[in-house]
This record gives sequence, structure tokens and C-alpha cells, in this order.
Amino acid sequence: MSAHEAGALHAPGYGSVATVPAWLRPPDDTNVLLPALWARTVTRLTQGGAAGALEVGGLDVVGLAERFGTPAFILDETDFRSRATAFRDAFAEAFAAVGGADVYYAGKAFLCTAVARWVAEDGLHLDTCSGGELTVALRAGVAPERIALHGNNKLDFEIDRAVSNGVGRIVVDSLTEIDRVAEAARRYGVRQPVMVRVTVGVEAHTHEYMSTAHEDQKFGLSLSEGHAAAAIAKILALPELELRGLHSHIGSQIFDTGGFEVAVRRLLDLHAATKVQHGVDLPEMDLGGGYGIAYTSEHDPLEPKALADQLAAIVLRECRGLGIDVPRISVEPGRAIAGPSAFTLYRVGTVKDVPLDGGAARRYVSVDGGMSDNIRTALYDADYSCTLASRASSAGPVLSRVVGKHCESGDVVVRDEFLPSDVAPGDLLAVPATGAYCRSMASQYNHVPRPPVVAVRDGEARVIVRRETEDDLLALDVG
Ligand SMILES: Cc1ncc(COP(=O)(O)O)c(C=O)c1O
Ligand SMILES: N[C@@H](CCCC[NH3+])C(=O)O
Repeated sequence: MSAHEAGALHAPGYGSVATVPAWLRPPDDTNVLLPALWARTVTRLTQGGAAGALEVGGLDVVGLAERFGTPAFILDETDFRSRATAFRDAFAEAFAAVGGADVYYAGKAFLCTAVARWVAEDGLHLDTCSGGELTVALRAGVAPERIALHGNNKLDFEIDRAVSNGVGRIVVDSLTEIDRVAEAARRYGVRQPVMVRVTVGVEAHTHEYMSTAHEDQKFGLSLSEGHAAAAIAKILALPELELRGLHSHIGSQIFDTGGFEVAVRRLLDLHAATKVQHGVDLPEMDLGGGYGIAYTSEHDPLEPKALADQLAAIVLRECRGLGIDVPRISVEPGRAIAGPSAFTLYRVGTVKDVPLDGGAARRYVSVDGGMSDNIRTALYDADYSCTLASRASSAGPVLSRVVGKHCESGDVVVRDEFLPSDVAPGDLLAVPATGAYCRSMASQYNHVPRPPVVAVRDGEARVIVRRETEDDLLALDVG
């Protein structure tokens, strides 16, 4: 059924619907959940007092909203941890013949003390990219040698904090930074392990702002210009630094291993050249993160096992071709662990049908959060999906746009979704796959306090990041 044939889909009183994106199909039943989009314990209840509502971790969302308020990020702990351990195991097995591999959870996706503890308890390493993230990791008790520090402009205090606490690796991003790290290592009397972030010149197929290995951007040391080779020579000449290996991160929300294949080949060429030129066999290599997840039915991500197997096949084949030993591989998934494990629970405030040219209309459903808790739609043109969460509905689907409460017309959470036509103020909506880069990129725009993160598991709910209050906001005002 194409959009203009979909008589039942238009906003009541209007002759047509706004244009429907090609990938979005009007559902036969708006109550059905697409499993790929949701944390694993999410279901729609079929019986009991909350029949029709979503349940997660054994708790219904109507009760969660009453207890913790909205908007709120509801994080399925079991789901998060099972994705983390799936990555850990898949990479350990895929590289078992050559000594295993390490998985660094990229904390920028979402980090708080509880999450850092889960990651450490479950045997993963942790990737941080600021002094603040490093502090969370250390406060959570993550072993410093299992922490990495990234950043294209690490401040002196960040380098100092990393070196003085003995972090396992600092990924250097510029020639200038090498001197700063060496100076800190000298001051603390340690030999600091470092890696070199290499710009491998790969155009990752993703949004421009999420692509990080083409030449014209701020990250890394260029391979083609010889800056990476210069960094290697410089580090090897400094006794305070221990060069562990090369690093590449080509971008984010990537669905196939083609870009990684090119990156691995280029990294390994440099790795092999380092042995020839300096007689140094670098023990490690990091391939970064960037594995895509499903935000809508248009996305079809690889499972960790398939990913790990494909990457291992690439690395082993290339090493064999070069006649070199396989370095210990590490990867840094963030989104693929945290993303699908949480959804945002919003309450509907208003429903408005807005006339468009040609007799069509667009339904705007306003919720009690918006671009301050999910900037990704505005920033990357990201697509999200959503569902009516507090009840089931047999009403027909209407193409709807879910918008926030901010003073900004670009304040869109879900650009296009078919919601039941009877969605009304007071209903709860759930937007899946908001576990990564939503709370971590949240702002207090318009002095809207940032939502809490509530972890649910086996029938119990626990606030792991509390809701910001207006007092929190006012606490920063002086005078
Ligand atoms: C260096 C580095 N590693 C890992 C990641 C995590 O990426 P993702 O969350 O897409 O797996 C990022 C973010 O893109 C990054 O910049
Ligand atoms: N923050 C981005 C991706 C970039 C991550 C860090 N290099 C996102 O939401 O998708």
C-alpha cells in the first residue's frame, strides 16, 4: 500500500497524508513490536492490570512512569550486559587461535558509575575520551590498566590524570601531544603505554559528522602525509613512552566490514613497515568501534559473532599475506552495546493536526522532552521509531511526527512513525534504541532538567542517574 492509497492513514478531516519515507510501511497492527529495535526483555503485556502496556525487566511502563516520572531513560540491565559479554566472547573466540582480543566499551555512548562497574565486572575494558569520563571510570573502581584515554585535544590535566593513575593506554592524536605525554611520564617516573591514532583515509558510509578516518577532519595522524610514521619514530625515540600499537576508528553507525577491511590493510602495512624500519614488533592493534544498530526497520545490523568472525578473517588473511605475527586486536564498540538496551519513556502533552499544501496534514504529537534528551534527530538527521507504550490500541495508523517541548522547530524526536489515531494527551510513548548518545549528549536547553536513567532487571528498578532538578540548574547561577 503506498501512502496516497492509505485512506485510513491520514489525520482525521484531511484528504491525504504527508509524504511517507520509502522505508516506512504502514503497519497492520500498531501494537506489534519489531524485536530488532527493542531491548530483549521488552514485551507488550497481554493480561493483568496493565494489559496492553509495555513491560521491561518484568516491570510495566505505567508503573515505572508513576514511580520515576517522565521523560526517563529506561535501561534494561540484562540486555546491556548480554550485549557487552556477547562482544567480549565473540572477539575472544574469533581471535582465539592468535591469543584472543580485548573489547573496550566506548563510554562516550553512555557512562555512569553503575555502567562502568558492569563493564568491569563483565570483563571488558573501558574507553574514555575526557577527564570527566576517566574520573567516572576510576571512581567506579575500573582497574586503571584496563582504561584507555582518547581525545584530539587532551588537556594537560587530563594527560596528568591518566598518567598519574596508570591508565593502560593513551591514544595519541597529534605530534604535539607526544611531548606532553612524555613530559608527564617523566614527572611521574613511569613508562607510559601509548598507541598512535592513524587517519587511514577511509570514507565510512555514514553521516558526515560520524565519519572519522577521511583526511579532512580533526582526528588522528595522517597515513598518507607521513604524520603517523613520524609519530611512531618520535615515540620510539622517547624512553618514557612505550608504543603498544596503531589505532584506527573509521566512524560510527556502520553496517558492513568493507571500510574496516581497507583500514586493516593500511594499518597493517604501517605496522609491518615499523618492524622493517625500526626493528619493532608492535604487540597490539586497535580497530575502533562504529558498529551500527537498528533505529528503524530500515537497519539490519550484524551480530557480534558475525562481526568478530569477519574482522578476524580479514586480519588473519592480511597478516599471513605480509608474513607477520597477528598483533593482539582490540575493538571499541559503544553504540552496539548501549544503544538497543534503553528506550525513552515520554508522556504525550498535545496532539495537533497541521494542514500542509495540497490538502494533506501532518500530525504533531508533543512529548515532555525533546532535543535536550535526544539531539541526534536534529544533529544527524537520524531516524527513530516509537510506539504507544501505556496501552494497546485498535485504532488505525496515522503518520505522526513526535516533537519535543523546546522553543525550536527542529525539535523533532521521531520524524515519521505510524501511531494509532487515538493517541491522546496523557498516553505514554516509548522511543527505542536511545541508550547511546542520547543521555550522554543531553543538554539543559531551555532550562529543561535532564531525565534520569532507570535500570531495570528481574522485576526491580534502580535509578542509576537521578533526574536533574531545577535546583541543580539554579545551583550554577552566581548572584
Ligand atoms: C575512538 C572511538 N572509539 C570508539 C567509538 C565508539 O563508536 P560506536 O559507538 O559507534 O561504536 C568512537 C565514537 O565514534 C570513537 O571516536
Ligand atoms: N555521537 C554520535 C557518533 C559519534 C561518536 C563519537 N565519535 C552519534 O550519536 O551517533
